[in-house]
Amino acid sequence: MEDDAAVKPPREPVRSKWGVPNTAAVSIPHELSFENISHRFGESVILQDISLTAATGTVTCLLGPSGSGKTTLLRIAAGMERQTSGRVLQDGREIGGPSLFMPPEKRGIGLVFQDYALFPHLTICQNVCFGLAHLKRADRIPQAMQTLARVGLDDRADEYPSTLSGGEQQRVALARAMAPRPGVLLMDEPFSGLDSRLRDSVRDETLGVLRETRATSLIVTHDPAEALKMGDRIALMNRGIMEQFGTPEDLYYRPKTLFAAGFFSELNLFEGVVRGSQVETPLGAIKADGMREGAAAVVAIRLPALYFDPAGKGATARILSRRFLGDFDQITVGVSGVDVPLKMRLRAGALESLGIDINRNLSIRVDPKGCFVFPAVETTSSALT
Ligand SMILES: Nc1ncnc2c1ncn2[C@@H]1O[C@H](COP(=O)(O)OP(=O)(O)OP(=O)(O)O)[C@@H](O)[C@H]1O
Repeated sequence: MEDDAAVKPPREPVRSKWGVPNTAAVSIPHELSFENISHRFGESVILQDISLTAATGTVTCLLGPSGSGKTTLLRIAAGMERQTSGRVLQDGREIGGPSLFMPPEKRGIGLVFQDYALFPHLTICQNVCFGLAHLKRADRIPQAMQTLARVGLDDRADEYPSTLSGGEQQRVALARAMAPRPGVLLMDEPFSGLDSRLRDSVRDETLGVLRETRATSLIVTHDPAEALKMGDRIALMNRGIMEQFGTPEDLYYRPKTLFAAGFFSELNLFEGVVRGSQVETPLGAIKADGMREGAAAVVAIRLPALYFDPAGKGATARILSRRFLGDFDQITVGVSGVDVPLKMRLRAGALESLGIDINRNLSIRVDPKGCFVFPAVETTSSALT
């Protein structure tokens, strides 16, 4: 045996699915705050009094339906749009407001757009070098290649964007944004151009890179499942207003408004009046703690919260239809005293395994954990879109 064969080779760096060595440099993350941000385009009010803080090194998702103002808020954070009033702060210092307005290139912010916005006439490496103009020429390529290795594309560095798949282009866009090691990363619907299977894996790997680099990240999405999966915090927007800001668990289990409850899952709705701290519904009384006696209320019941009660102690319901939806079945039931059929969600094949047929009468009950009561002043239509 040769002498040097006995010497242990250096350990390979741990590589992720993208071939990302977990050795890359880390950003110095910043806290990013919005303080009473309002914005108008002409006469239209687009954002109203938005305040939130994206804590250092965390991922915050800006979630909401189309037109709710998510992208505008992101553009304001980047300095690409100047808000009508309010301030943007980094680590407590104003970077966009009445006394100081830093241009985008001075904010130390990385940007990833929905369409990736890669330069088609530049190679992958040149695209990533584009954000490194502040470095000496000799330092640009090594840093670009290190970041490309992190997203598993260092072996494609000399190719042009058109030769890459959508998922690979997204990874180049991420590498370009990360290469200057920004303290804050802003991403606008970064996965929406990908098909659903690819989206899951690119999203997981992106989250891995964000965790590894610890950049404070703000991600715009209209997909509640994506926000629940990625966000340390979620800011739920609706028509320019922030409905709720909190952890994924806060928003899902403790929605403050009917809109928030309805954004994360379909609901069955009942109208009623608070009497003795509860609201009577055809499915029984639902607790309405903290609500004013006599107030008009809306009771919202998540689909999985309805279940069949073999003991027959619930409301009588007739099964009207069943739709197979993959992992679960959606069941509609008619309940006396309720005008519209109610929807339930059961494990796929649950009816067959219980020996239950369509058109059979059964007893259904409600799990209180999936029920919420809100003041009736909110409109129900916007909650269910
Ligand atoms: N430059 C502009 N001039 C006038 N109105 C604008 C401008 N940019 C955006 N808007 C309007 O502001 C509102 C909010 O738009 P914004 O793009 O911020 O919403 P969003 O929540 O990101 O929507 P989406 O998910 O569809 O991208 C929309 O009604 C939009 O038409």
